[in-house]
Amino acid sequence: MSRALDDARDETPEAAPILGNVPGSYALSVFRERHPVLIKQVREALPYTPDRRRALDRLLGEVERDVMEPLEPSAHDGAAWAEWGRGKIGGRWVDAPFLWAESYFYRKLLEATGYFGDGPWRGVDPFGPLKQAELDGPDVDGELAALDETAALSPDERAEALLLGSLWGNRADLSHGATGAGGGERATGLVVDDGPLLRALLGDLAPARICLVADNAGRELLPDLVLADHLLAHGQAREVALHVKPVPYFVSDATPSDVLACLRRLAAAPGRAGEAGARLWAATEDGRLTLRAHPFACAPLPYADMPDDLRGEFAAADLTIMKGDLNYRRLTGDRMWPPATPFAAVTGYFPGPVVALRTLKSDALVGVPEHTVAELDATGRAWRTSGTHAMIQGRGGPQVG
Ligand SMILES: O=P(O)(O)OC[C@@]1(O)O[C@H](CO)[C@@H](O)[C@@H]1O
Repeated sequence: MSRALDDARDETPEAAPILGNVPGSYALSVFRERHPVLIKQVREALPYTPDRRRALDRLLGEVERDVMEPLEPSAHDGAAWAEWGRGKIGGRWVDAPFLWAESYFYRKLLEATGYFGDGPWRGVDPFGPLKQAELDGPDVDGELAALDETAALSPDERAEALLLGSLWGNRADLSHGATGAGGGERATGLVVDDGPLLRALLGDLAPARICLVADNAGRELLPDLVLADHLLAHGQAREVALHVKPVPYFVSDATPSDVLACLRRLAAAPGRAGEAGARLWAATEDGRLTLRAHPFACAPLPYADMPDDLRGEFAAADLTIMKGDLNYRRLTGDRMWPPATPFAAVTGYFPGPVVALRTLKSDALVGVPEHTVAELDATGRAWRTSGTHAMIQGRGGPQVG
């Protein structure tokens, strides 16, 4: 790590967390608009029984009154949440750090649907119908068929196309569907393009052990899997550890069942998608593609607070690729950093090279020069939150300077 970077880190005081209590802020709109709509969508997606419907109505009341009530005393993880929520539970959703309060909302939603209960709703993914409809839908057919077009590309062009497919796949986010947000055009350029760094890392470290920290299921996970196949098939990776959420979270976040559904979808597809599916199936069977679902993946905390065993897993990888907006928020602490704050200074705690592939769907932002922010602000578009803009942003480790 360079001297300049050490200095930048020393001179980088911690910024304040992003909160929902700022009038006109994106975070406030999530609590006021998105969460009530989501509860209603979940309530209608399955024939929930009267007890579950009452619980969902109670949660809607909590959201509308803006008070965070504690979990049921019987909650299996009640002690952890009581500890994480000290000084927050009982207060307003919008006054707690955005990352924390949003996580708590999804935990409470799972409680309301009976996901952790002893009854018949135990283990039933409340977002399952939405995810299934997406996976079965015509958009996925088209996106899988489009893989055949990569046959005509040069190897470098194909590698780039698959990387960009995974990056822009992050735009497909069923939670944004809750309020119809994020439908705008894609920006042509990237807000930050550390693609050359990523290519250099993949070249220098090959065949690397890669942690791919997935984000959304379905239309994002499919291109992520295709990218993983490409890295394995072309000798850039000797192993890909795919990290997903242990339980349904943030609507469309991928769980192990979602990975299996995508593998089956790929394997059943015609053409190049099916070939990738068959290779991934075999890679799973022989341990080159592994699946991880660490409990910390659903904790309301930034990666800086990760437990030692997870830190060890990232440290043992040659490279970690972090997908999506939520992982970016957790990587950078979900704070109001001055946007020009160096990414490497904010993520210096991370044990190894890390590259984020993200479309911008919240205010978290680092490593963007002030003039770029000013130019984008001048467009008058919601470029930081609408998913129209994307970034590849990373840092190497000591071995690549
Ligand atoms: O991680 P993803 O899927 O790219 O994005 C998730 C996300 O956009 O959904 C939330 C709104 O519910 C945002 O605050 C959050 O960052």
